[in-house]
Amino acid sequence: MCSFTRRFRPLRPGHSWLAGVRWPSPSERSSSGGGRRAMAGPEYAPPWEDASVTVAVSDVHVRYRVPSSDKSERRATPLPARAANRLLGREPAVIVRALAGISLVARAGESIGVVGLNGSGKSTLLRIIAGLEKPMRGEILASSTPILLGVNAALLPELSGEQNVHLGCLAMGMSPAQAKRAFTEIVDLADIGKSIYLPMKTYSSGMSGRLRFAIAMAADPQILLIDEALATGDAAFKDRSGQQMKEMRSRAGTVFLVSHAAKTVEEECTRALWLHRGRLVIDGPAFDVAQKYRWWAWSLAHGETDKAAGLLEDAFRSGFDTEIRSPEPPPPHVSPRHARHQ
Ligand SMILES: Nc1ncnc2c1ncn2[C@@H]1O[C@H](COP(=O)(O)OP(=O)(O)OP(=O)(O)O)[C@@H](O)[C@H]1O
Repeated sequence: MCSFTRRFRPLRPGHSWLAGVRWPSPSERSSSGGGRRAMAGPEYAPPWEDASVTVAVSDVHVRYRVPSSDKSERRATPLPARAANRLLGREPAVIVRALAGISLVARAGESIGVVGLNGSGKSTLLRIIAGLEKPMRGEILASSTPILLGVNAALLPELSGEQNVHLGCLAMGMSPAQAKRAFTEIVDLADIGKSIYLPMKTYSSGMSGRLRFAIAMAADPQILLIDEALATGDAAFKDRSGQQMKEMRSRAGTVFLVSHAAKTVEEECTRALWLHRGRLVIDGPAFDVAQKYRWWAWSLAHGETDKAAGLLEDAFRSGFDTEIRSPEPPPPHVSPRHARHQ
């Protein structure tokens, strides 16, 4: 049984959370007339109890209130709301639904690609899994602290790569002695030569991506979230980082990889999620999802909007909802009446 921590509330000790992961049975699949989400092939038909689950995202919704200068939006706002905005000195705003009811379960040894158009919610999903943002509704559970490796990971541009390696290691929870020991390994993986001693603001985006990746790998995270960071590396680095990810997976880690390149997802991942306007279109084997996504994106880019709409609808229909239930805690033990001594 694996021990889970609830991201925002500690899980009750001894609570068998894994029994709460529910997938549709084959009969439900055939009778449901087509839902969406998981393309449950044989490898995605998990048992009810599965100690390999590392992340569970349950019906997560994220909305942002964003100031808007759009006059038509302003006119569409009801009068009382407009008056309240004026009174409170608030800018007129629109609500952006970044994630609209996402549920998924990730397992040890999986490398999960996340594809979708700009603004579809990919980065928001990773930030939510990393615990950097709290969802408006829904819940995220993780078996250990996920490490988010993003293009904007908090390294300090004024400091040298060497100093950032030290700070990054400490930030990931290593002791100063562990950080010192990890240094050589990080420098070897990043392979940026003497530039490690120069300020990071002088690095190319590829060099800084390599260093970020190497720092994150040094923590040997069980759950690694990568947001486009590999896109900036050259071919040699992509090979090496791909190898590192494979090794991590073989040590039973879970990788989430956001990428615009369906080909990268196909090559690097075992499974993929396709997001569209904050919704999960499909979740399944990387090759299948990447193919569907690529065909849809190609149709869209070539102005074949009707065909693209049909492909999107088909993709939505071809999966099934993942439902995650946290079981109720067992009732407090009460001795049955008849067992009491008179
Ligand atoms: N901090 C924020 N404040 C307001 N709106 C936000 C914020 N972060 C994201 N959004 C909005 O949420 C939606 C999803 O954004 P997100 O960055 O997750 O998309 P994405 O799929 O990662 O996009 P891209 O491929 O361009 O990186 C977008 O409409 C975006 O404008």
